[in-house]
Amino acid sequence: MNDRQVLVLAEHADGAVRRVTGELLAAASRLGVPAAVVVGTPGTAQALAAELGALGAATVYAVETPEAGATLITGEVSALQAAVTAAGEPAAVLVAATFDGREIAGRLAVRLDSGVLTDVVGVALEGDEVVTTQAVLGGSYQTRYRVTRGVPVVSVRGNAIEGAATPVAEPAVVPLQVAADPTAPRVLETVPEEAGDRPELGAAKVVVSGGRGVGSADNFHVVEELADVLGGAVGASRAAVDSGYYPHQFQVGQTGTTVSPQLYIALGISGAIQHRAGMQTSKTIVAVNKDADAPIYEIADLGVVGDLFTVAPQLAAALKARRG
Ligand SMILES: Cc1cc2nc3c(=O)[nH]c(=O)nc-3n(C[C@H](O)[C@H](O)[C@H](O)COP(=O)(O)OP(=O)(O)OC[C@H]3O[C@@H](n4cnc5c(N)ncnc54)[C@H](O)[C@@H]3O)c2cc1C
Repeated sequence: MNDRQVLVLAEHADGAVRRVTGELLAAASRLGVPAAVVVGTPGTAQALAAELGALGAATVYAVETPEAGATLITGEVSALQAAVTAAGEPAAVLVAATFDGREIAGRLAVRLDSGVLTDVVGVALEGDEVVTTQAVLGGSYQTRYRVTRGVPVVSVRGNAIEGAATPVAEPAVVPLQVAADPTAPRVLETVPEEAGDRPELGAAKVVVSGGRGVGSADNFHVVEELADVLGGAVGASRAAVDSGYYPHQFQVGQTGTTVSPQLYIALGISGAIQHRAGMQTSKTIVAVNKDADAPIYEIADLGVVGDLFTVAPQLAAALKARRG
């Protein structure tokens, strides 16, 4: 077991730690001693310390300023850079493979002159080296990588890491001073997208996605209803997004969000390689398509050849009936 620290950028919102942070701390525990890095306004790290300890963080680095949130991305990059210095030589830095996380990972690796490993689905320690597993070329291959230089900066796909780190009763909270970067672009106003009651797409355990086969924005309620019965998130193919059926932030795939839920249901999606790239590591894939030769069936665990407007409502009704 490596006794070096492994830094995890803690994602938090509304006073609570996001689930993906627990997954990152679990991954960190396989590589060394987990340490969380919290970026926020004064008091944030102390308020989250017990929760982060329960998820396995032995140390909580606190980078706090009343200005937190006034810059996008660069605050987190500077915070992680300071934590790397404070930790001595950490075994790795882990961030979530979200839109933000990927950007942070890339920028941090440049600042540290380190290698970056993106969209990782597994981590292991081999000797003293961090080795990651990635699903590449649309998920057709699983490959293993290590960096050849510096502290590995790793972005980890949500839902990819199972298990949990050993809880720590009272993690040490270590404040870090990070000078504000006067050149960083400043945010004038932040307008969060309406999230609604559904789980966040990148972290959801169940995702129900609709493609061009859904046919219109009005028809997308069929996808939403099935997602709601399953307590899942709604996704969309790029063709559905480009056709204006569903907003862009719900696009799954190479140029959208990468998802790895327990269950992925594809309704009216052909299964192009760029779509697969964002969902192929889902644990169970169910496809509904009226074309029996659609490529999505090559990766589906269960395929239903039929009209989604018949199958999806029937499935939703059956699930509701089963729950009484
Ligand atoms: C650089 C690049 C990046 C890209 N990035 C992405 C990305 O991030 N995500 C992404 O999704 N795509 C991406 N694409 C686009 C991708 O190549 C495909 O064009 C897209 O995924 C197709 O979407 P689709 O399956 O919904 O549509 P189509 O390929 O048109 O498939 C629609 C499917 O619906 C079925 N169908 C029609 N009616 C019904 C019905 N009533 N019931 C059941 N089935 C029905 C049809 O049989 C068909 O298989 C990218 C492409 C490029 C070049």
